[in-house]
Amino acid sequence: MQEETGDMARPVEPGHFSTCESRLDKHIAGLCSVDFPVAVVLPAGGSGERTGLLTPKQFCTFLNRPLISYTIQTFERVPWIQSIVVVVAKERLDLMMDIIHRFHHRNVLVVHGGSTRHRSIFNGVRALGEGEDGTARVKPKVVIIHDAVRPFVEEDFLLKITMAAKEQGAAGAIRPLVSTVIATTLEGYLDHSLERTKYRASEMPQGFIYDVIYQAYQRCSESDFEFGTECLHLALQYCGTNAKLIEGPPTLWKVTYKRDLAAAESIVKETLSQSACVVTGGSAQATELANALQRSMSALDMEVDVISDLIGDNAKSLSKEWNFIQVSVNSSCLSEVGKTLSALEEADRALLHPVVIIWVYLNVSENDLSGNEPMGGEPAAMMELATGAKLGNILVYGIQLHHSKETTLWGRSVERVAQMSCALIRDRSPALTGQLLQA
Ligand SMILES: Nc1ccn([C@@H]2O[C@H](COP(=O)(O)OP(=O)(O)OP(=O)(O)O)[C@@H](O)[C@H]2O)c(=O)n1
Ligand SMILES: O=C(CO)[C@H](O)[C@H](O)COP(=O)(O)O
Repeated sequence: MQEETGDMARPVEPGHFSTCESRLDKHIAGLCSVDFPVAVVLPAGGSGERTGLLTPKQFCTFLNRPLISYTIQTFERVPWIQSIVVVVAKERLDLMMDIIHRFHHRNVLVVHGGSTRHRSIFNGVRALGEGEDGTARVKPKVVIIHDAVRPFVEEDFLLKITMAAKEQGAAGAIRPLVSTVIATTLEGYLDHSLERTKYRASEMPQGFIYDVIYQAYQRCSESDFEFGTECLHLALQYCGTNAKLIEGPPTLWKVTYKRDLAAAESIVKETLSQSACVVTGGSAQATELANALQRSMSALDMEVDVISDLIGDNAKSLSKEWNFIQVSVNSSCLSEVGKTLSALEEADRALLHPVVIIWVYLNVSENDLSGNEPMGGEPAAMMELATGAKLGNILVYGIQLHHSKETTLWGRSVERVAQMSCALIRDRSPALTGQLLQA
């Protein structure tokens, strides 16, 4: 059973966030040296027993998106990868198609998995060369195999694996061993231990010349299909192809246990929390506060841009993976937050990741020295706006601060807003949306 999304024969369209500009830039920079067809097979047909969860780990969701979608997005962003095959268990086919449609993935071919990882991978590899009815497809020169549960892999590393696979016939990622490997006796005693520096952990991605991996699978035994764990080994044993091994970054690790899902979520949150755009509305006091926030947040490792609005040239900020801080002075300016919200919704910015908007309300009124003056109907309106926004994956928080003429007090308030903003952006807690916090 195969289900296609998009036209597999056509050159791949860029993924949701990859822009034509970045593809062009890479060609100009000479980085896109891949002038042969490359495809990827993502085995996702396992049940994830070791997580102890009912849902297979590739379908577990964090930040409102299943893990498999993050992995697909990673490959969609690579302009020289022409097609993506995802292999899933028969009973998960509808779920997979739903994910593909919901997150606008394109050029993905979904194939039924097998009872073991090797059987699933072979189904994916075979589907690249022939259709369900046996009709021939244009085979890629190189096929990358990558576990669907390893969401973080950079384009430059994929390029290294792909080029080495083209040269050598096979290539794979390795990492230093974390623990020493020992052999045990049947009775559970130490038999011998391996010299750790001589061995490496085999990770993914791996790349193969298509015919090498296809023939290796055609020639390998039932026992290989049933118990084997290493594609590179099949290429060596059945095609005499010695794989080139390349040390990869630690982020190539595989989600295996439940705690790995939390680790993956925190890596995604970290990457989403690098930058923020402060929108001032143009008033002098808002701009002064925005500039002070920029200084304080930069010291907290966040890149901050200050702009007056989101129109004209400034609208470019909407397409970046930024978070937004809307500064309002005195007057009831929730409508400004509403405008930012609408602009983000229109740009479909929250399709793949939750976006944060922080409304910073600066109260400068003289008669509010206590800092306790209620803000009329604002908290209720704010909660209502945030509740609606959350449905669209946009997280709206509020921070209120009071202006002080006393420099030290004012500095401390700004510092608190900066720290709270960074924390809200990094935590992305859905439970805190709609709250108007006091700085
Ligand atoms: N019959 C199988 C078994 C595994 N896989 C895929 O191979 C990758 C790596 O395998 P592993 O981490 O072992 O996944 P599971 O088999 O799902 O996990 P577990 O061993 O804990 O059950 C995963 O993306 C998994 O979905 C597959 O496509 N088909
Ligand atoms: O990285 C590997 C291969 O080369 C592993 O063998 C692969 O990820 C399979 O995982 P598991 O052992 O969990 O089935």
